[in-house]
Amino acid sequence: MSSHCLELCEVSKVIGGKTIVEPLSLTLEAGSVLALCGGNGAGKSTILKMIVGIGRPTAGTIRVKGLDWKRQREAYAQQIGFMPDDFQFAGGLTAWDTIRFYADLRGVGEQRAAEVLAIVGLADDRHKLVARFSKGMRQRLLFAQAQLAEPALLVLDEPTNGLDPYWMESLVELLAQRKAAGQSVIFSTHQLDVAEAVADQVIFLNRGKVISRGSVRSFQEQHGTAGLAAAFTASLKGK
Ligand SMILES: Nc1ncnc2c1ncn2[C@@H]1O[C@H](COP(=O)(O)OP(=O)(O)OP(=O)(O)O)[C@@H](O)[C@H]1O
Repeated sequence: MSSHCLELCEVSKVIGGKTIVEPLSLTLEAGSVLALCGGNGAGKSTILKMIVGIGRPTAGTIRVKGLDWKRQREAYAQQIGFMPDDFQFAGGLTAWDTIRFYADLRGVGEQRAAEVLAIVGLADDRHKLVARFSKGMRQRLLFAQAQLAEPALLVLDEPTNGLDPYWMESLVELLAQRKAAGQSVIFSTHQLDVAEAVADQVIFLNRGKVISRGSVRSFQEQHGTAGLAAAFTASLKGK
């Protein structure tokens, strides 16, 4: 069995004759964090959806903890906590009913459900209808459900979208804790400061193609205090 938590080998996606993701290979070890960065339409969400099994690759293979989605679907899914972008919860449920629903799906008890709500600062809002939640509160609830079963791999699509500065900072801290606990994280973001604060490795994408990749440290060594923003701009200019 592979020692990698996540392994993509020459994974590509073509829709309607258009290449959305060019062949991409990557590995992610336990306790490491990878950020996918790039502009609108770069292919970040498409890659994350293929990893969680929502969209299938046109070619290539994906393994999570050595498991193959096609042959070991249930075991594969159990390894992953997913935070989709722009997800709509059922608005007629309270935060507590919502998190318990997801806890049941994951075979997790009420104690853990309460714990994850507290971690994302929603314990006092648990009896509020999710329909009355702000965008940032819904994001925090989404992050909470992704963590319920303490999966080996967290797949987060734009996790800081809509978060206020306090919760943005808190999410960075929470991700650092997850990493220290040995979970692996792959996330997409437009916010290069967040990627810089939390990721070990970064992949820059443009129109489905990797234009640059490397460790955050190596980008910082190359570009100094301008860090990832300078690296991204240089990559787009092909330098
Ligand atoms: N079902 C689909 N059918 C056709 N094209 C699609 C489909 N899903 C995505 N695309 C196209 O694939 C490309 C990549 O989209 P994707 O959502 O992966 O980008 P992204 O990097 O996540 O963008 P953003 O930062 O705006 O969220 C875009 O050009 C998009 O229009």
